[in-house]
Amino acid sequence: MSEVLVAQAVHLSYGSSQAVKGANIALRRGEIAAVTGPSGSGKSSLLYCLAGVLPATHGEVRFEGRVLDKLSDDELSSLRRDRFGFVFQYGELLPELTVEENAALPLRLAGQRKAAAFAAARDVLSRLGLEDLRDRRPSQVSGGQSQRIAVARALVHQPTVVFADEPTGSLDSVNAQAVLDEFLALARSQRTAVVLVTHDAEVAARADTRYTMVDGVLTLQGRSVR
Ligand SMILES: Nc1ncnc2c1ncn2[C@@H]1O[C@H](COP(=O)(O)OP(=O)(O)OP(=O)(O)O)[C@@H](O)[C@H]1O
Repeated sequence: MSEVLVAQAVHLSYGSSQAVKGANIALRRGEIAAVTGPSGSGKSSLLYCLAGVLPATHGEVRFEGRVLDKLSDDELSSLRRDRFGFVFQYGELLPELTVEENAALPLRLAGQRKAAAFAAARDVLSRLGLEDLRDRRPSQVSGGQSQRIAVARALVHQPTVVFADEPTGSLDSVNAQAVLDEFLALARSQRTAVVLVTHDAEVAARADTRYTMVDGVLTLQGRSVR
């Protein structure tokens, strides 16, 4: 399998405080990688570097061979919009848009016509069992449904990598398990790689590759053969 995202000796400092200390990752196409670790250990900071949201203080992140920090702002924005997807702990849906409009957003931002973008959004919503909700606003759906809509939005444009920061952290354990299963099954079916930050060892156990982060230091714990 080819590597799509490679981090080499990535450090991230906030002033004099070092949040990430020399992280190495090689993420292959379609691979699900989990990063677990205590609060404040640097997991989100690592995710921001991998996704090109924050530049590494030292070291480099390459996506399909291109060093993120060498891209122009426009190139980086296009890459994040077209090739990456994001899921956060609290969905972060846009309240004024319908469920369908939220799910279609990455395609609309990439310039796709309304009919095609909405058709793709409906397809991914229906794969997550949400087709009946498509005309509702985010305030009219449950927490679990909100996270599924966020998953739909992260995957609708078939990105190469989805970055997920505690994507089920706001849900009760039964809901969290169901949403995670659906998210990972959909990602696997379209060969989207996932970097999954989580506190939860059970969540991490579903990944192909497991890393731990302690005090800014990332360590590979294990790989499952699938
Ligand atoms: N913008 C910032 N400015 C200064 N320090 C920061 C900033 N963001 C995070 N930190 C610090 O960097 C360290 C790592 O934080 P980070 O959010 O990456 O950890 P985390 O493992 O994701 O934590 P949690 O699981 O609680 O979300 C912490 O000590 C945190 O206080």
